[in-house]
Parts: sequence; C-alpha cells; structure tokens
Amino acid sequence: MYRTFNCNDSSQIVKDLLIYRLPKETAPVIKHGTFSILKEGEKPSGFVVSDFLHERAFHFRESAEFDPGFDFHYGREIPTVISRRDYQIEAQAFLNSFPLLGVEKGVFSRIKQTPFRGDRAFDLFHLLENTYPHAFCYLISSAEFGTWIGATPELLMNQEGMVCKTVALAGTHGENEEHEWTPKELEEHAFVVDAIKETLDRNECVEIESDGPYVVQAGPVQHLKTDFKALLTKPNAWSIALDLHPTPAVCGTPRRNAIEAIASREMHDRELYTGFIGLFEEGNTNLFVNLRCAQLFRDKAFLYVGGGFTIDSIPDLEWEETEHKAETLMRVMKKIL
Ligand SMILES: C=C(O[C@@H]1C=C(C(=O)O)C=C[C@H]1O)C(=O)O
Repeated sequence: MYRTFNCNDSSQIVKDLLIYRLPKETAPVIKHGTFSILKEGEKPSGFVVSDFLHERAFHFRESAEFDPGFDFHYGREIPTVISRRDYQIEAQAFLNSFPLLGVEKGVFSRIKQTPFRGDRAFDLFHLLENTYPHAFCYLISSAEFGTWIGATPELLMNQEGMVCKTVALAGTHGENEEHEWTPKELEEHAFVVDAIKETLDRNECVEIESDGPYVVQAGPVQHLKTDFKALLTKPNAWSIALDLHPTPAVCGTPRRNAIEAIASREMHDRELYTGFIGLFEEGNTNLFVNLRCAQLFRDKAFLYVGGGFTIDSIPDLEWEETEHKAETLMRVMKKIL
C-alpha cells in the first residue's frame, strides 16, 4: 500500500509551501510555489521529494509573488495507527515471513498519532531546526500530499562536482543505553554497508572509500554510521541516487523480497516516509532519507517510525526503538502544545 495521496484542494488555496534548512546551515530557505509530479524518466532540477518506492515524486517551482491567503493543505485520509499489541502481532508475522520470502533484513514501520495544532507548523519547524543543527529539517505543504515536517539525520547523497558522499545509518540505541552493540545490530548495519558498496561499484564510481562504523547521536537515539566517499566517472548522480534508494536501512535486503514482506504486513501507506527529499542538481546535490517525520493535520500529527528486523529481532524491543525514534519530534512538539 503506497499509492494514495488524498488531499483537499480547496479553491482559495493556490500556493504550496517549501521550507528547508540544510545540516549545519543557519538560515532556512522559505519559498512559495508549486509542487508538481516528476514525470517518469525526468531528472529534477532543484527541490525534489519522492515516496518510498519512487512511484510518485514531486519537484518544486517557485512563484514570484507571495500568496497572502496561504493556508496549510491537510490530507483527507487519516493514516492507519496500530496499537502496541497489533504491532507485536504484525511484526511477528513480518518476521515469520522472512524464510518464506528469502528476506535477510526487513524494515517494519508504524504510525504514531499525537494531538498537535497544524497551524503551529512554523513554530515546530523553527524549534526543530534549533534543536537539531546536524539534521536536514523541512516543512512542506501541497495539495498533492498534505503537510509534512521532519528532521532527518540520514544523508542519501551529497555530490559536489565529481565527489559523491553517502552514509550507512543503521543500528539504534536509546540515548542513555550504554550496552555494547550486539552482533545482530552490527549485522543490520553491515547489510547497508554492503548494499552501498555494490551500488557505487555498479554505477562505475571509483576510489570508493568508507569510514566506520562509528556511533553518532541523533537527538534521542544513537546510531551506527559508516561514511562513504567516491568519485563519479560520468554525470550519473541521479541514477546513483535512484539506485541507492531505498537502502536496506529503510527497506531491507534483498530489496525486492523485503518490499514484498513490507507490502504484505505493514498496515499503512508509507507515503513520503522513507522516501527521499532535498536538492538535486547535477554536480551539486543534497538528498536525504525522509525519516523522523510527521504528516500534520488540523488538530493532530501522525509520526512515521520504523526499524530494521533480522531473524533474531524481538518485536517488543523494536516497538521500544520506534518509541525512541518518535521522541525526535515528540519532545519538540510537547514544547508547543
Ligand atoms: C526507519 C527508521 O530509521 C532507520 C533505521 C534504523 C535502524 O533500524 O536502526 C536506523 C536509522 C535509519 O536508517 C526510522 O527512523 O523510522
């Protein structure tokens, strides 16, 4: 279930909104304009946002004049939220499907609902960008997909000239967990490292270097991270981004098998969650994986959170992990309620 983007298209609302702040930059970029569908085979130029399986992607065109009547667009369809009990049942069934479907790692996600006033989205964005200077923070609103906000720690691809960078970010502890990283967590991470290496190789990158894994703090959680750097041999950054995505950090491995397991067991449409978002320009690209994000409605927010499963995973511990990840937005939202 990935395809429905049901939103209002109230006639007085004519403009879409784009706000983003790149990691470590101080000033956000704010634009009014229009998000429109990126046609199949079309390369974007500028801001782009894609869903999980790149079935729908949108690029942004700025309008010269500001629309004083701007209001946020809200989705019409309420996302499916599951209880802890149902999560356990579904996550166990997801895990049980691994041998049958030939899945080695799969990422299972859920949606958490919380009260929130959608019209406080600007305040939430400003708090997020102040709280998480190393994250890519954004707020987007369009009749195409409603209103989304996020502060993601995960780079999909940075490209400057012929130098391309990406990361493997997988394996999670709560901020105060001090135990060693388990073989299961190291394995989960290694799947992502291997997939990235293969992708860079396949796309004729050279001088591929990696550094990691090491531990990084991302708000309320710690992750294992490996940095990658490589040289492109031709202007194929967009193909590389599409080939990297979705990595086993948000999907699983082998990719097709994991997609099948996710499609058969997740109760909701992922929509823009675990898609990618950011700026694409051949030679100057900054794309991020859309995590630690929420879809905002008039009086509530739906937070999308997930985690990697391997055969040894325990669903209840994975639920805890999604609770920790949800805190990235929850603890900031609480300041505005
Ligand atoms: C899927 C999410 O995060 C991803 C999964 C991780 C994991 O399984 O350890 C860690 C970082 C992200 O790549 C999420 O935040 O929803």
